[in-house]
Amino acid sequence: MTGTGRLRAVVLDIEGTTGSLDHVQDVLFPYARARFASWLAAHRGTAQWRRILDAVADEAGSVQDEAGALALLERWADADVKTPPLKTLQGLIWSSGYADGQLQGHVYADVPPALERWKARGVGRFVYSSGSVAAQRDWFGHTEYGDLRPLLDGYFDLTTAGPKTSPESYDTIARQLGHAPAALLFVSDLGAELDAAATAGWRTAAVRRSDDDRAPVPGHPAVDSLAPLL
Ligand SMILES: CSCCC(=O)C(=O)COP(=O)(O)O
Ligand SMILES: [Mg+2]
Repeated sequence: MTGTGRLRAVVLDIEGTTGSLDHVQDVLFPYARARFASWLAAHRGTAQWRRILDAVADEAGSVQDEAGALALLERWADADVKTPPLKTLQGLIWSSGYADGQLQGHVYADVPPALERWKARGVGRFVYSSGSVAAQRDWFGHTEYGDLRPLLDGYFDLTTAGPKTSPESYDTIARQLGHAPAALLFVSDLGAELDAAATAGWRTAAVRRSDDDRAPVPGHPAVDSLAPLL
């Protein structure tokens, strides 16, 4: 972590940072992908269904019927495109899985104590993920350590902050939090996200978990858990 002066808030990524990359890729994503068609059919004509089709049309630049929307959503899922309609639909599908106990949010063991420590020190605790805010809340609400939402102050996603690789998204979050960028720490596993945060003047920490064999992220202070932070 670089920077001096009082740290006001920590903003955490999910996949590859607070939770396992493999769990998101091998459990969550396939769970949703297998249910796109049945979800659209079961919700046909509802306000939620309309919002998904409208969001797909916005993203695609052309009106889509349900079959066209389904094809695009499946294509985006297969390419792991971080696009709002896909993220919204995944979150809606996961919510049933959490509710009936089929899904659990994977959180590394060092996360709850880090959140407790920062809370005790008066440091704000926020999440910024490509997953929808609803999906983030479900993830942290259903972990093996219990409901961690009381330890979190707020959530940002693609629709509320913008793309994670754009410096402007970090400007938006800093404005919403009411703190100078240099008083904020972004923690993520992806270099492009950390570069964007650093360009916006934030402190950064690059996470590479011991069960994650991707190359380390260059150019940012490196940690393998949240324990060394603060
Ligand atoms: C529980 S949120 C699911 C995470 C997700 O959908 C995703 O695309 C991962 O993005 P992140 O920004 O958390 O790396
Ligand atoms: Mg990530």
